[in-house]
Amino acid sequence: MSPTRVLVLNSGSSSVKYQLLDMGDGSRLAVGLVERIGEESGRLKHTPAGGDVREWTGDIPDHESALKAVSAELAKDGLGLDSPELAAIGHRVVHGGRRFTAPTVIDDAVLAEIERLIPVAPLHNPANLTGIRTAQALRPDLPQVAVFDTAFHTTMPESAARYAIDVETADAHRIRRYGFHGTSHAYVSRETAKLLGRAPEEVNVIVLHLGNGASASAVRAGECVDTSMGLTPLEGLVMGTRSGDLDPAVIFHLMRVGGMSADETDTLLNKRSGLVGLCGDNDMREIRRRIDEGDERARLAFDIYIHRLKKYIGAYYAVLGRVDAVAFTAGVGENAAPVREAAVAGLAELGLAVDGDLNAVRGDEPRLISPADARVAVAVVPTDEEMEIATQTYALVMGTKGSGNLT
Ligand SMILES: Nc1ncnc2c1ncn2[C@@H]1O[C@H](COP(=O)(O)OP(=O)(O)O)[C@@H](O)[C@H]1O
Ligand SMILES: CC(=O)OP(=O)(O)O
Ligand SMILES: [Mg+2]
Repeated sequence: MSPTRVLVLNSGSSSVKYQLLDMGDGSRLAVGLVERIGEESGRLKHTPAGGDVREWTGDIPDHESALKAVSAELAKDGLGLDSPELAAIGHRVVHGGRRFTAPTVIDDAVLAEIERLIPVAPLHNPANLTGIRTAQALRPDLPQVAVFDTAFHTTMPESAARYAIDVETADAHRIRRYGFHGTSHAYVSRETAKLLGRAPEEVNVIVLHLGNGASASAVRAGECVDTSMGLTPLEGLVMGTRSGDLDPAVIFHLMRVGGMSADETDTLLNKRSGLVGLCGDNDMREIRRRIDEGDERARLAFDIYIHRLKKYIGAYYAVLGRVDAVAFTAGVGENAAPVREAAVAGLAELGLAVDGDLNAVRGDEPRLISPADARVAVAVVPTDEEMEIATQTYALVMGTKGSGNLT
């Protein structure tokens, strides 16, 4: 029998999320997270199916050592990377530019292209590359598949994808809006249709992926028609550490008047802005706790976050013309009821409302939180980027889906 297991690696700037899945029956054999890579003390949390959670803290200087630690943890349960039951390793790759519109088996040319895109995904693509190279070194015989955050957004029309700048300059530097979190937007929009009991082709959905990075998308009949992130994952919503939208002249001002270099400005906007820049915290749990204690800075940070979110809901309502559902997902979207409530507050004229009791319910299943008679469904739809990456990876290596390889 051919192997059916897929290891999924989601390497972020300072973390690696991973899952080992059996695509034969869709079961999860192990899930885990390595955090604080490169910081003073790293942390690994590993949960084998049906077993106890194992946690340790220690020195994890880089992504290579993180992956080796993951491999050692899996081996303790007899699920090591040397297992003949492993069919492939699926990697989340954040920036795929315009060339990658589908999952792709990784070869040297694909690696070179991911590397070429580092300047437009400086927080993400380097970590993704290290993940791939380390996995290749551990299992050179296995197919390694890249699943791109940008792929789902390649259907955006030119009117949404182009910036209004000189066309020749834009084309010379491949400047356009690519969009990110596409695996999540694709999965969540499909799951939302399922929740409504309809086919994806029949529904228009606004997906709000609110994690540490955050983005919104407008999905018409299963296809992305607009999304809030752009050339890089910096545009759009207010995020944990990123500013999202601002007047581009802020950057010239910081450089000319503030004496900052391009790199310093980049770091300011990507790492010291958003919620952390506004109030010192990027975790929504902590911000809510501070608000409950009467903290004004936390309150203002929350209000700015919500104001931007509401603007995007309105914008994508207009883009779609008819909206069947608004779906909240990712860490904040799935867990922070006050964010969901505030984001749609005052939008009853648009048919949008949340029911307080339904909104307070916690759980892992997709669920409606709008009143029964609402014109537009508001839903919490947990994302599952890892399952989606595993599904696409397995389909590709089993030959049931064409590769989006370089053309
Ligand atoms: N119970 C909760 N209540 C409010 N916010 C939460 C909760 N759990 C997680 N979060 C938020 O989710 C964020 C992480 O979301 P996640 O989707 O895991 O992000 P990423 O994939 O970008 O690391 C945290 O920074 C925190 O703000
Ligand atoms: C693209 C992006 O912002 O990803 P993340 O939310 O994992 O940082
Ligand atoms: Mg995420």
